[in-house]
Amino acid sequence: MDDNYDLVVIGAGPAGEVAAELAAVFGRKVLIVERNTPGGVVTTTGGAPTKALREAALYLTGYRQEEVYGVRAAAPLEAVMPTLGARIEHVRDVLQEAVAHRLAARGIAYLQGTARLDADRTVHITSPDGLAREVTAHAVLIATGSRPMHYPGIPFDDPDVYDSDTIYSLRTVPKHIVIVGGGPIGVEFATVFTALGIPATLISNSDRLLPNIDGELAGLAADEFRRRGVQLVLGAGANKVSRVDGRLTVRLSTGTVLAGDAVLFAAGRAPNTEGLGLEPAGVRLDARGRIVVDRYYRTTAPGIYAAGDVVKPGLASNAMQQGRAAAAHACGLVFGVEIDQTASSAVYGLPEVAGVGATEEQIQATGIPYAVGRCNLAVTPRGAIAGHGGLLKLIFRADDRKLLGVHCFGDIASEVVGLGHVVLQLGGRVELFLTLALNTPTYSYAYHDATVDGLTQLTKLMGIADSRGTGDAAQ
Ligand SMILES: Cc1cc2nc3c(=O)[nH]c(=O)nc-3n(C[C@H](O)[C@H](O)[C@H](O)COP(=O)(O)OP(=O)(O)OC[C@H]3O[C@@H](n4cnc5c(N)ncnc54)[C@H](O)[C@@H]3O)c2cc1C
Ligand SMILES: NC(=O)c1ccc[n+]([C@@H]2O[C@H](COP(=O)([O-])OP(=O)(O)OC[C@H]3O[C@@H](n4cnc5c(N)ncnc54)[C@H](O)[C@@H]3O)[C@@H](O)[C@H]2O)c1
Repeated sequence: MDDNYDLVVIGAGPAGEVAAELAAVFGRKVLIVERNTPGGVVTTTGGAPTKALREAALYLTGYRQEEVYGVRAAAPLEAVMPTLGARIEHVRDVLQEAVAHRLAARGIAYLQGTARLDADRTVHITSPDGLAREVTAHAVLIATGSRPMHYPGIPFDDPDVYDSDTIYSLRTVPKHIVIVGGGPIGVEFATVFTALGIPATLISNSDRLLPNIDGELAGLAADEFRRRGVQLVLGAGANKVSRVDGRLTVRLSTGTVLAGDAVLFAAGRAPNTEGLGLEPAGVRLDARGRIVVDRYYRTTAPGIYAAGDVVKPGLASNAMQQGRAAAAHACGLVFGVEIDQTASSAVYGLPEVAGVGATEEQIQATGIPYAVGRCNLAVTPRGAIAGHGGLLKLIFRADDRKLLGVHCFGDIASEVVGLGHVVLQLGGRVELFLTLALNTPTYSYAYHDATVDGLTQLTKLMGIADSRGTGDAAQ
């Protein structure tokens, strides 16, 4: 292997993989260094294993079948657990092999090892067997991701205190699990444990679940999770976890003490910057320990870029956009620098909550006149067939009906918002949905009904009483 590259990428997660791919597609000589397995957190402990667990739990326990069909074909939990584990392993293997295959197919050199920077963009790599080597590069991308945040007072060395990395090694089926953190990780695990029949208490120091999601949907989600058996404790921080008489206790800021057999701490993530030699290399961190970058994902050191969770822990989708933008700039490509600025996210609770664009609270804060169209998914043909409800909410500007935000709560909300995402990106108006002959029965058909409702709300907002425009204000 020649030791000089156009681009050396540290970390083969979503940000690193797509950056390497883009550079290779444009003929650049690329090396990717990964200390663990190709695919990053998405394949090890993140999106894919959590959603594989969720999918398998739904299938094997027949969760929510009873309310629709009156029967629930469920296997006992002890029998289900090994199958869940095997399924997660299988999904991991498939995805890690797929990433390794894509990298190899594009001619990207791959080295397993831990990388560290030196001055003049030299990268030191220590392989698992202790061998060291050095490579140089025209540009280096740091895409080392993040890890669960650990706090003082939380004994992560206790075998029954878990974070989102270690939860897969759960020793026994707990009689009751306490989950700290009302963000996506806490919500996803709390609803999956509940589906598995394991009582779960979810604690958040915020007054609402999922602070980044539209407030109306977050409220609906909280109500639904409670109805399905998740114990929610909001507005209370977990300060201390201890073992008392063999059981774990969680002390809350309100003074309440909760007991459980297992605790999952899911209260944010910290960027992986340690041991990278960032300071001597001239790469500056902010007060929260995240790498400082400009709009091209350049760090403060010439020729060194950073992208993904190491810049700000977030979503795989955003990490990939940033990785591409960084690689495009590093390779001198004039396109591809622009990244999707439309905030989009999905939380795979049971059911899912997803949104793209502005939330209603964000729009209210701007003072822009707006209208909202809603559709109850339960009365759409697809919802009636499934026996499941939910909400599609379209928010648009009153003056020109330009779409501002799309939010959904329901079975496949993460997929449903995709259509709205495209219209938002194109700057479309809400009535565009009426021009589409959307398939039915689909949940997406709800865009029609939500649009009609939204236009009806708009006429009320404008004081137009009926279709002839003879509203009170006009008289
Ligand atoms: C439980 C959970 C569920 C999630 N679910 C979703 C979801 O449903 N949808 C979504 O969009 N996002 C989800 N995320 C977030 C998503 O996983 C991250 O945003 C994404 O993985 C970030 O990608 P990345 O490439 O920046 O970093 P990572 O995926 O963390 O990859 C970084 C890689 O760098 C390697 N590395 C670190 N240091 C070094 C070093 N010194 N030398 C060599 N290699 C190194 C690591 O081993 C790792 O493989 C979830 C996260 C978690 C924890
Ligand atoms: N479906 C998805 O896209 C998905 C799924 C899982 C994780 N992720 C990503 O992974 C990252 C980490 O997720 P997360 O849920 O751990 O973090 P988060 O920062 O999104 O949420 C953590 C929550 O925990 C609360 N909290 C913090 N400390 C607490 C304490 N001591 N007691 C009680 N509550 C406390 C916070 O108020 C916050 O609401 C995020 O960037 C997230 O976007 C995404």
